[in-house]
Amino acid sequence: MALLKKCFLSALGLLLAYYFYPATDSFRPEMLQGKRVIVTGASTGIGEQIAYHLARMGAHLVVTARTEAKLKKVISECLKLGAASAHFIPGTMEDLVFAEQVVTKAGKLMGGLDMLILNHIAPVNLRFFNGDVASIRKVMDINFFSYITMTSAALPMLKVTNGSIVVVSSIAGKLITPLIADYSAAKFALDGFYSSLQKELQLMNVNISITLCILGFINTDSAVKSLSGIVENITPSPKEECAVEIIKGGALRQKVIAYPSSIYISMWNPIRTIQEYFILLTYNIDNITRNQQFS
Ligand SMILES: NC(=O)C1=CN([C@@H]2O[C@H](COP(=O)(O)OP(=O)(O)OC[C@H]3O[C@@H](n4cnc5c(N)ncnc54)[C@H](OP(=O)(O)O)[C@@H]3O)[C@@H](O)[C@H]2O)C=CC1
Ligand SMILES: C[C@H](CCC(=O)O)[C@H]1CC[C@H]2[C@@H]3C(=O)C[C@@H]4C[C@H](O)CC[C@]4(C)[C@H]3CC[C@]12C
Repeated sequence: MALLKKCFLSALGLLLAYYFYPATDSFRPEMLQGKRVIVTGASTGIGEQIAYHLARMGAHLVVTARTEAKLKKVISECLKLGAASAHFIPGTMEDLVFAEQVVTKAGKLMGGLDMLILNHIAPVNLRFFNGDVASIRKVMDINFFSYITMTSAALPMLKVTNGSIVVVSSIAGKLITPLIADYSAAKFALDGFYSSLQKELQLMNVNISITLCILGFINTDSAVKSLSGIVENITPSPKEECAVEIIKGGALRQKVIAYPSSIYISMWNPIRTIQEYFILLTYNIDNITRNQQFS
C-alpha cells in the first residue's frame, strides 16, 4: 500500500512538473527589450499595468481601448518609463473591422509584431440571465470574436517573428460561477479555441506560442466595484504582480499560467490531459499535414 502511494505521488509530481514547466525563474526583463507588442484593454486595470511593465522593459507598444483620453495618459507614462516607442489606437472591439485594423495598423507603426496580448473585456454586469440574447451576442463579439479576429490578422506577422499570443482568461472560464453566464461563456470559448489552436500550431510545426492566463480575483477598480456586496471574504490579488506574471508567461512561451498560484489546483485535470494525449494518438497526422496548409 505504501509503495502504491509512493508511486502515485511520484507520478503526480511528474505530471505537475510536465504541465507547468518551464519554471518562471529563467525570465529576464531584457527578453522584452525592443519587442513589438500590442496590448488590448490597456486604458485601465491589468492591461494598463501590462503596458507599464513592458515600457520599463524597453518594448515597442501599441495600446488600444475605447477611451482616448485614458490611452493618451497611458502612452505618455509608457514613454517616461522607457518604452522604445508607444502609440495608441482608440475604438471598440464590438466592431470586428476595427479589431482587424488595430493589428494591421500596429504592424505598420512598429514594423512587425512579436507579441499580441489580448486582455480587453466588455464591462461586466453580475445578474441572472434574463433572456436577452442580443446582449450575450454583444459580449461574445467583444470578449471572444474580436480576440479571434485579431489573432487571425496577426498570425502572418507572428509567423515571421516566431512570436507569441497571450490570452487573458479567468478561473470563470474553467469553473462554474453564477451571475456571469455571458462572461463565463466567452472565457470557456477562448479556452476551447486557443487550446485547440495551440495543438494545431504544434502539429504544423508553426513556432508561434499561445499562453492562456487563468486569473482569480484581481484588485482592478472595475472588479472590486462590481463584486462589492456580492462576493465576500476574498482578498483580491494585486494587478501589478498579475501583469508581471502574464508577461513572464508570454516571454517564456508557457502554455498556461495561473495567478494567483493558489488557483492552479482547481484547474488541474490529469484525466483530461491523459485523454487528450490518447485522442491525438488516434489522428492520422501525416495525412492531415499533407492535405492541409496552415494559413
Ligand atoms: N479583475 C479580475 O478580477 C479578473 C480579471 N480577469 C481578466 O483580466 C482581463 C482584464 O480585466 P480587468 O483589468 O479587471 O478589466 P477592466 O475592466 O479594468 O479593463 C477592461 C479594459 O477593456 C477595455 N474595454 C471595455 N470595453 C471595451 C470595448 N468594447 N472595446 C475595447 N476595449 C474595451 C476598457 O477600456 P475602455 O472602457 O476605455 O474601452 C479597459 O481598458 C480581462 O480579460 C478579465 O477577464 C480575469 C479574472 C479576474
Ligand atoms: C469569486 C471568484 C474568486 C474565487 C476565489 O476563491 O478566488 C472570482 C475569480 C474571478 C472572478 C471573475 C472574473 O473573472 C473577473 C470579472 C471581473 C469583473 O470586473 C467582475 C466580475 C468577474 C466576472 C469576476 C467575478 C468573481 C470571480 C469569478
